[in-house]
Amino acid sequence: ISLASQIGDYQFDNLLLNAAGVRCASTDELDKILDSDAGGCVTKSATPEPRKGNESPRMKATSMGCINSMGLPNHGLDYYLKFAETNQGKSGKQVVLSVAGLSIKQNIEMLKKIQESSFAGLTELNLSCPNIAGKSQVGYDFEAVRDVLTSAFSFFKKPLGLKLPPYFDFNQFDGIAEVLNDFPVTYINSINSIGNGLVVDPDTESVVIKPKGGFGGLGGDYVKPTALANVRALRLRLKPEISIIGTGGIKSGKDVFEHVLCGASLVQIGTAFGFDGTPIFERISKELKEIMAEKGYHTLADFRGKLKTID
Ligand SMILES: CC(C)(C)CCc1c(C(=O)O)[nH]c(=O)[nH]c1=O
Repeated sequence: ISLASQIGDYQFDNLLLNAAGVRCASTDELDKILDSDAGGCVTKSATPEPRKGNESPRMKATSMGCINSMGLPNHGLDYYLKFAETNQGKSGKQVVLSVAGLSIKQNIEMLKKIQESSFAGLTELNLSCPNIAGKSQVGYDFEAVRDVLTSAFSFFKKPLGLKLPPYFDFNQFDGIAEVLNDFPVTYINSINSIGNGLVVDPDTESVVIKPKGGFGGLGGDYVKPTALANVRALRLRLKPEISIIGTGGIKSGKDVFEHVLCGASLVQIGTAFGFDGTPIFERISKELKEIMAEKGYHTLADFRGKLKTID
């Protein structure tokens, strides 16, 4: 039974990756992921310069997942670019370089630097980045997405993936797919956290994180149905050349199986990886293989995208 999968020219011996942002801000953390059963690692989304991020408490775990408003704490693009150039492709592991500028201009600046670098792996552009003041994040402003991709693909010739926020309306699924199908995007990664949730502690009668009055992105059990819906809706709408990475609510082999059924080629694990650490990759690989064996599947292609509907 094989958990291998391919995105563009990149072979992953195992479809499991960490999600950007969780236990992946330092080279020590990234090395640990590469030394685990994961098929590769994803770096914390980088900004051009290092950032401290928001004040703590900025992440809170709950019985159903977690809420965060980290504010992009990271060591800056050069730090991750150096790691990625050094480690990409070593012992068959892929390093995905995640970038999240605080403006469209910063995103273009970082993609230019990556284009000129010796990095030969996958770049993941985080579209949850802020837009011009007063407008929604880029991922929710389809004309802004079109503008970013038009200027990016005018010079960026390396494979580019896009981390998308969750969509909740069929017009949004149609709208983003219409834009993406016009560009040579290597993959899309759905979903990022569900934005601006609010967790309240009734004992203290208070919010649980400090930034943004307690509002933050949700991950974990809270988001799995939305994640599966986005993977499925985009699989049905995007041209086959665009692969899909499924992210959101994965904590077992069963959850991975569901994401692949909906069309995912790879999956990323965030919240649950934050709870369990790198042993999760071995556990989930084993659980998924057991499910595949039970059902008589040998490869992920045997069931990828084959979700049934009720006639
Ligand atoms: C929300 C942004 C700060 C604009 C991007 C970084 C990010 C963060 C973060 O660093 O706060 N948290 C998430 O759950 N997803 C993200 O994409």
